[in-house]
Amino acid sequence: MTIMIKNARLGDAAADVLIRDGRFDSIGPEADVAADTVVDGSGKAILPSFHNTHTHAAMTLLRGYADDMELHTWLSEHIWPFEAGLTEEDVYWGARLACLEMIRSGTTFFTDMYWHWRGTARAVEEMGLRAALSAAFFDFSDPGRAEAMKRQVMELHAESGSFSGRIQFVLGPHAIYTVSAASLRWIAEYAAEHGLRIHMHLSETRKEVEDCQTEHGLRPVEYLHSLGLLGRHLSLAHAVWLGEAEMELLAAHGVQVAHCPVSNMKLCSGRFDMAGMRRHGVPVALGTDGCASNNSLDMFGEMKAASLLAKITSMNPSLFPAREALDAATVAGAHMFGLESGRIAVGAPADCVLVDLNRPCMTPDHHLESNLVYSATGACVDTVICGGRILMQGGVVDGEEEILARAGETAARLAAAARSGGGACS
Ligand SMILES: CSC[C@H]1O[C@@H](n2cnc3c(O)ncnc32)[C@H](O)[C@@H]1O
Ligand SMILES: [Zn+2]
Repeated sequence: MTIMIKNARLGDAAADVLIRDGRFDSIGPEADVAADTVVDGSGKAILPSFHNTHTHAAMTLLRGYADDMELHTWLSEHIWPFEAGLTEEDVYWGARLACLEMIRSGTTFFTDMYWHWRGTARAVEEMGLRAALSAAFFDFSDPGRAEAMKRQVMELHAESGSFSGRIQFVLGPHAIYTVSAASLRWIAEYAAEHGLRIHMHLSETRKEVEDCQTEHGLRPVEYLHSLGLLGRHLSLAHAVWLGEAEMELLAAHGVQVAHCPVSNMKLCSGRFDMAGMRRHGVPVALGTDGCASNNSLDMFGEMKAASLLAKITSMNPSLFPAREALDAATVAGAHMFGLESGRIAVGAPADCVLVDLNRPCMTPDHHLESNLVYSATGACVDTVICGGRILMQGGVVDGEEEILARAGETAARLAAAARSGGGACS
């Protein structure tokens, strides 16, 4: 199976890009090779597709449901009561809506943490994306609940082998304030035994850090270290309230960070210290977080927000320039999950997008990277390819109408149920 992308802009030159069996086969000027499918790349730039390293896909169902408040009130008084009534089918439609939005804005890989793992996995399989899907773990320090969660993790892990290679099974302890020390230790051991990655929220708010110090006499990164969690296999979402010694610990253990600037600003969680992360050498990728706190899955918005936030918090306009933002949104996310994607190179998985250069926001064309980070939006994406399969061409994604209708109905029903008081989610 071959796809030839003719005459696309790659950096400053025009290139013909041949994809064979899901990987880039040749990249260069004027290749005269017959292909099963030919895509006209003229007037379009080819880039690696985005890797969104922290989201809760099915939270598209909660877009705009509860805005303008801080994290802990938002979660306990609004989000968790809504989620209490979710079924696997609801999560499936919410995740399909997320996949649709991600495809439309140029993302082909995402890291997820949510209830009803199977619903998200099914959506990813059908929509043709790649994902690292964390099996969510919450025990609220209840030993009975912890045992049930462990059984669920082992069951899902066994089942995950039956999904395609586009889905990676990951362990997802929610946070240090919702998962006990004993369970975090068990997760560290289970990950080591089975070679699994761990993805969790950490140091998102000042309250989380203060509570950790009061309860354990340690800052959150030190606490994870004491439980044996730090390592190359661990990625942390947010990591906003870190001290210098914590950043040093993360760097020393190869821990990577999923920076979610829009969610951190909207919930007023705190200011990410990009200068500190750079100084200590902590790898930083980007994530949108869920649609209830962003309220979008568009990685163009995340690149711009990350760059502006880095500049204003350090009062250094040269910090986190466009090139670094593009890398953080693509190849850094691929590295975080051991993928070879995130770059346009012979032999790499053919995960890429074509961006329409004939748009007002892409004109004039002084610096392509600058336009992509500071001016473009997901609406400029014309074509999306994942593993050599075309997921969108000319702005058309198969099944879009049905997804919008079904996800809309699902969200309305859940909101009505939440208003009249729902049940518990497991
Ligand atoms: C265990 S499923 C994931 C769980 O996380 C909740 N969530 C969404 N956004 C955040 C955030 O920024 N910090 C902490 N928890 C968050 C989501 O609603 C699910 O309940
Ligand atoms: Zn989150």
